[in-house]
Amino acid sequence: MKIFLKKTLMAPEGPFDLSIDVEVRDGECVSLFGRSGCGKTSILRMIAGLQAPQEGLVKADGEVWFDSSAGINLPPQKRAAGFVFQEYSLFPNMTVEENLKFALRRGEEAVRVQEYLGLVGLKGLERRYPSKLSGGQKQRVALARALLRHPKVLLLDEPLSALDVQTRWRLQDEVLRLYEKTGITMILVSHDPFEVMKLSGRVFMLEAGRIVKSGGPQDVFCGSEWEVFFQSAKNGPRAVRGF
Ligand SMILES: Nc1ncnc2c1ncn2[C@@H]1O[C@H](COP(=O)(O)OP(=O)(O)OP(=O)(O)O)[C@@H](O)[C@H]1O
Repeated sequence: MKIFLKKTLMAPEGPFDLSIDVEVRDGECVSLFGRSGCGKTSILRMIAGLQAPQEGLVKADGEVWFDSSAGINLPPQKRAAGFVFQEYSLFPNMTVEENLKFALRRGEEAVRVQEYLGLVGLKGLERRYPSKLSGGQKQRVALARALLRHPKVLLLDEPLSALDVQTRWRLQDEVLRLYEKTGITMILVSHDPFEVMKLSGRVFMLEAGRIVKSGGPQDVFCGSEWEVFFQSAKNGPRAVRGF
């Protein structure tokens, strides 16, 4: 996947120029990591087509989603991207099953809903409304819904950050399992260095819209202000709790 984006972002302290140019390999999980306001969510939104860059090229599996030089800008529904946000974006007036069916394309079989419910461990909850689900269960539904559309890329924007630590750790394992099972390309935005280390093969560290460091988690975090977290994580969760 090719991602080249340029856009001036309007931060409260003044505008800054986001400019990134990266290649993400098929089946790779990469993370965007950086302080609040550095442009991580904007990047995901531009990939998904929810926001347009001033200049850029977004290409997935040979398909051009955005190309400023050729005047191409596919709408979000034409881009094979699955999106899971921090806040639960389920329809509150629909059951779990209805929320998933809504994601199916016309003519697709409802049986796939059961398959995906099984994939995220939610069988038996299909008739529940979102208000009767825990935060972790809601995010499982959101993940299933995103995967149902056969995305070429799964965009995860702080998907687990509203969850308690234990649920979060469990769901990180689930995401890892889904990732291994589906072989999908993932781009994760997370503030949590542990999550980044656990889930991603490559990290892009951002500052004010620019990639200042990239590589494996060890290369990126060692020697940075995040090294202490990296070392703690290597020592296991108990060491982390005591930190
Ligand atoms: N459409 C837009 N046009 C211009 N600037 C924008 C637009 N959308 C967001 N911004 C600004 O861009 C900056 C970066 O926002 P963004 O949400 O991408 O950062 P982030 O790194 O994801 O932050 P956080 O970690 O807090 O979610 C913010 O100052 C925001 O106000």
